[in-house]
Amino acid sequence: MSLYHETAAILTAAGPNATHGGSLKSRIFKDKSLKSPPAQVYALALETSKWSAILKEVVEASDLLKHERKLTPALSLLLVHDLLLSKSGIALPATHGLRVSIERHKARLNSEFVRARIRRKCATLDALRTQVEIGARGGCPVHPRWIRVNTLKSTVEEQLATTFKGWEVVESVAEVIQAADAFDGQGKKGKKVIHIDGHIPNLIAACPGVADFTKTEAYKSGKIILQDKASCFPAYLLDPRPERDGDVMDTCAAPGNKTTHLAAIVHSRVEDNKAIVFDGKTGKKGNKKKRGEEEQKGTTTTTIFAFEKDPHRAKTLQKMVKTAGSDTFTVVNAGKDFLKVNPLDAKYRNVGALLLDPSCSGSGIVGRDDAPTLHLPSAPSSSSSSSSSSSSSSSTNTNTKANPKGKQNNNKRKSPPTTTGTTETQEPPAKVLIDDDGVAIPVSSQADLEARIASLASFQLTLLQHAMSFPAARRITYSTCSIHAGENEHVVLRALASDVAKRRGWRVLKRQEQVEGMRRWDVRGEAEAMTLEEGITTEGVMEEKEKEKEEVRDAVIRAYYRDDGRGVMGFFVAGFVRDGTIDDPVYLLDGVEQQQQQQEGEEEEEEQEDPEGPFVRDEQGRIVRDENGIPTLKSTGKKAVDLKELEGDEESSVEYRIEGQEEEDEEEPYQRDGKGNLVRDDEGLPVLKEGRRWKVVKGGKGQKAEGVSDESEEEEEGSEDGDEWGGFDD
Ligand SMILES: C[S@@+](CC[C@H](N)C(=O)[O-])C[C@H]1O[C@@H](n2cnc3c(N)ncnc32)[C@H](O)[C@@H]1O
Repeated sequence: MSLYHETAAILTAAGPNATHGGSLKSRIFKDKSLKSPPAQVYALALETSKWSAILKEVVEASDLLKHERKLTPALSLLLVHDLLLSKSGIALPATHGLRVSIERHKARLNSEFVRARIRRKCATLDALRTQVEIGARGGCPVHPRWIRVNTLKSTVEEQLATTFKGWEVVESVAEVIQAADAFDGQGKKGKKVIHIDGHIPNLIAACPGVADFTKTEAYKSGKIILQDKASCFPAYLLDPRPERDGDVMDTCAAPGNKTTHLAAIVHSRVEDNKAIVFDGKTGKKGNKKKRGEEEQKGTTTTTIFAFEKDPHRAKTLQKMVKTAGSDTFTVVNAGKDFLKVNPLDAKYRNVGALLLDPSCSGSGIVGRDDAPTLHLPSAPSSSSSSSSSSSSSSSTNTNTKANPKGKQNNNKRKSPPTTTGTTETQEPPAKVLIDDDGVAIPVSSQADLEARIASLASFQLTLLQHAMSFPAARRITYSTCSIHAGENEHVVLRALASDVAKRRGWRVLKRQEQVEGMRRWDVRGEAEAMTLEEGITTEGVMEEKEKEKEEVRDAVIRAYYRDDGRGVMGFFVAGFVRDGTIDDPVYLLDGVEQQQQQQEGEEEEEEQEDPEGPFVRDEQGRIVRDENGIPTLKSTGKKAVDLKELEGDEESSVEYRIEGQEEEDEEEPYQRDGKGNLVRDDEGLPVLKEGRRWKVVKGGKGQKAEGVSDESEEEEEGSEDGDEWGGFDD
């Protein structure tokens, strides 16, 4: 099959992947049955779709399909496109039947094309090209190609002298955007212009479509990273500083844009004259060295812990971290669920800053729907000789998504209707919601969409609260590439109202406390999104507190995919801080110590992930206890508490008292042998003098066989079948 037949099949969804849906690009690149190079098929399909409204007029006015009965409408568009607009013409041998069938109408097709241009009031072909480009986007803005210079490996100066050699540096992003629609007189689109961003350090906006940066040496070696400006907000806002924040955690990290950004920022903050060598393999921090002595890149006092639940995506993360040169101080936890990370694990006791960028609806992402609507010429019916009426024409949207307004373009991701508090477009729901992990979720109604957002929001809030529970944490950023208030402002409000936030003193990072570039970014939270739905209590955090409400609104940062000259994707980020005086010193840090001891020689992961708890159970699921009520640990096969050690174990939460014994009693209650040693029973418990009995006053459900009464048995009865054993702290 020729390039033209294969492309026609894709465009009219008749190809082998017709039922797979997805964007034009993914349909083409995933179609393993294609014989032609996918890039060529994609370019032809995309360009023809852009021009299809004009080409349809040309084909219909020239009666091409009437004269060439073997041509289908889609084939005619593709061939006429290449005849009129491709520099090298139709990519078939001169004698090929398809080519001949078009070229014999060349003069007529050319003159109809000129007429179509004039009808559009375009003096030149370049003017028409510009109009087509703008029209193909349906008025949606051009998105610059954002490039972050990875300061672990390069500098802006070096990149200006190499990757961007010969490029003109302009004053604003708006100029970069304008340049995108300019043609050079030879059909070449765009101009070599860049702008150095004024908000995010080391970020460059380049005119899109002029160069393929993925082919450059700088990209391949990790000196530059293609990352939208808005996606740079979280790491920059978190502003991790080794001396203040210690270790850093990226909780949902793949593919690693923000992890590597964090690494670059951390590295740039390392004190000038000294650093601690970090061994990425062992996780150990070694000797302090003078910075001048240490040539190794990535030498820093800080460890970045990156978690990624999806093992496949984690591979991309690992690769990116390595290419970016941050693997020497980044520990990638591949396939690890952040929710299962124990905040009290000693490894994380120095984690002071966490970046949380969880999965979201992805409704702010630009360029997912990359195919403009295809306008097909009408096929001549057997009874009619001409079909030039545009009303009889058909138009095929190559997307799987709805295009209710019949816009010529679909280049922008369709914004699904917003939930409460958003101000984006109020279009009917898209048929498919592609989240930021690339997962397509069918959304057939407003209710479907709201349910999806609610479920995402609940997962996002759980993650955020988990991040808030890390003992040493003082700073968190929470971000999404969603435009929905339900995933953004509402999650922030709920998090602030949560127990963990209140208990630990978390609050928003106020605008005036933010890093300079974020302070100046003037797109902030949505006022109408600052109230939660009825029935959700904020426990006084927001209600009646207009000033606080405004402070939170002004603290959170938004970005929109709009024609406003900013050239960014839809995004949201909020920072949280706490001063650290509340709650952690005793309760949490003690917990860290306990955890540390308990972990010695144990398979920590197994224990954490066992939903049945740490103790051996019988077939009915009941915890198996010995005659003293003491369960056996699965991990060691030993008793959870050794009674023999109880006497000297002041830390035990089980307290035994001697009935009738007052604290001020001076008389020794235990029996001693002739040498003055305590007399013990078979289980090692001291034997009491006659008339004395043991009793359990706190914890434990143990019944000492002899001499120990168990007054607490009745009240603890219910714990027998519970997940938690009520006896000792575990
Ligand atoms: C929005 S993407 C992160 C993008 C990334 N921060 C970046 O800038 O390159 C969300 C990622 O979180 C991962 N994820 C979702 N839930 C997770 C969890 N509970 N623990 C760890 N990773 C999770 C997803 O697999 C996905 O790769």
